[in-house]
Amino acid sequence: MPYELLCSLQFALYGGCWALAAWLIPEERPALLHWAANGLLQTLAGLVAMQALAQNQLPPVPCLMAALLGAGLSVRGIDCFLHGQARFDRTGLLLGLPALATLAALDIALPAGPERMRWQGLAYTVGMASLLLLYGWHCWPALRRHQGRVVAIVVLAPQWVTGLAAVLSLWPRLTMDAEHMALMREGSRLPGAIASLVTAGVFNLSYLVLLMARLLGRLREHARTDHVTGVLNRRAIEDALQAAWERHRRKGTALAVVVLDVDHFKQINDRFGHTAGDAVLAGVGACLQQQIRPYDHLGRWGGEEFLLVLHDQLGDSAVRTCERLRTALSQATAALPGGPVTASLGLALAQAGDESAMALVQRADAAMYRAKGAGRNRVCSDDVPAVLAA
Ligand SMILES: Nc1nc2c(ncn2[C@@H]2O[C@H](COP(=O)(O)OP(=O)(O)OP(=O)(O)O)[C@@H](O)[C@H]2O)c(=O)[nH]1
Repeated sequence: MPYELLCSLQFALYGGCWALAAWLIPEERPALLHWAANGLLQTLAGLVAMQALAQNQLPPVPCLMAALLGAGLSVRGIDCFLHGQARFDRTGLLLGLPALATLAALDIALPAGPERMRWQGLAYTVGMASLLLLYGWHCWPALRRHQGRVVAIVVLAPQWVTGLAAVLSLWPRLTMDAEHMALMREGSRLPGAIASLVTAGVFNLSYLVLLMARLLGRLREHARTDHVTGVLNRRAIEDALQAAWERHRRKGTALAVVVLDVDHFKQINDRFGHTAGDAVLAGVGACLQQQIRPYDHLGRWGGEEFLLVLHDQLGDSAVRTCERLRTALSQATAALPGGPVTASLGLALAQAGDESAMALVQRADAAMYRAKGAGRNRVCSDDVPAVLAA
């Protein structure tokens, strides 16, 4: 079997898999379709190249153009992946179009023969190298920001290595004599075919890593998020609490826990319906999330009850935070059904006698019930009664 046929089959397989993935994962369709299109173009280019090489000819210009276009689409797929849509992207055009135009111009300007092959081969290699190196470099900052340094390196390293190899192949191509260029025997095509098989495999596997990293991240996010309020769910806030507790025990840092319960929530459900109740809970979650610092944690403890884990907060600053949350909540929910919504808050500060994180939560819960008993819409705490009284 000619080597080029093997390469084409491999590209067809990748293209088909990406097309199937585009159908199965609509959220990532723009990127996946780009990678599928690359597979298709490379397959066609490979098949045409195979025919030309069988007649001791170099691949014709449309074939080189298809391969270049495919490489451009493949990198542009990363851009779509990062931005969630296909957007106008000047960089790819600026890098790809000159190479395509040069290939076409050489076809017209030079007579068929070894010199034309040489210069077209050079234009193709320069185009491919710049697409892989510069376009890849263009994607680096966003890729690193979205997926982290390791995934960015895994995805872009194969492109840079291939681009660099293309640059290094420029000199031998420039100096190769006509006789050598015309010698396209089966044996001399094996290294090229192996390089193509390996690079295509590495490229496509690196895209698969990218896709898996995103899908896994999304799954992890779903597993940690309460879908009604958008804040951490019970399991995730328990984990955050435990981690904060261990840090407190190890380093002796201050730790405050707040149990916040929405007042008369049943009445909102009864008057406006369960869906409106859900919207109010979502509004409460969003408001609280906005009020806390990025390294504090907020989760839904159950029903209309939320738990907050506040790091490094001593008595008076924790009380100030609770008061700020209480005030912000009634302001932010003024326009919601049954608004303004108020809440009762129980605050507990980690102390030497506490045996576990749950003991802390129990004290905060008890304080919250005292706030309910005292008329609701207030903050209570056994740990800072003097500050609260003031
Ligand atoms: N819409 C909605 N309601 C919920 C959800 N989870 C719990 N609830 C409702 O929350 C209400 C809680 O009512 P209660 O425990 O009596 O508390 P309350 O009416 O807020 O009264 P106080 O806490 O004493 O101020 C119940 O009607 C639950 O059905 C939810 O996810 N969505």
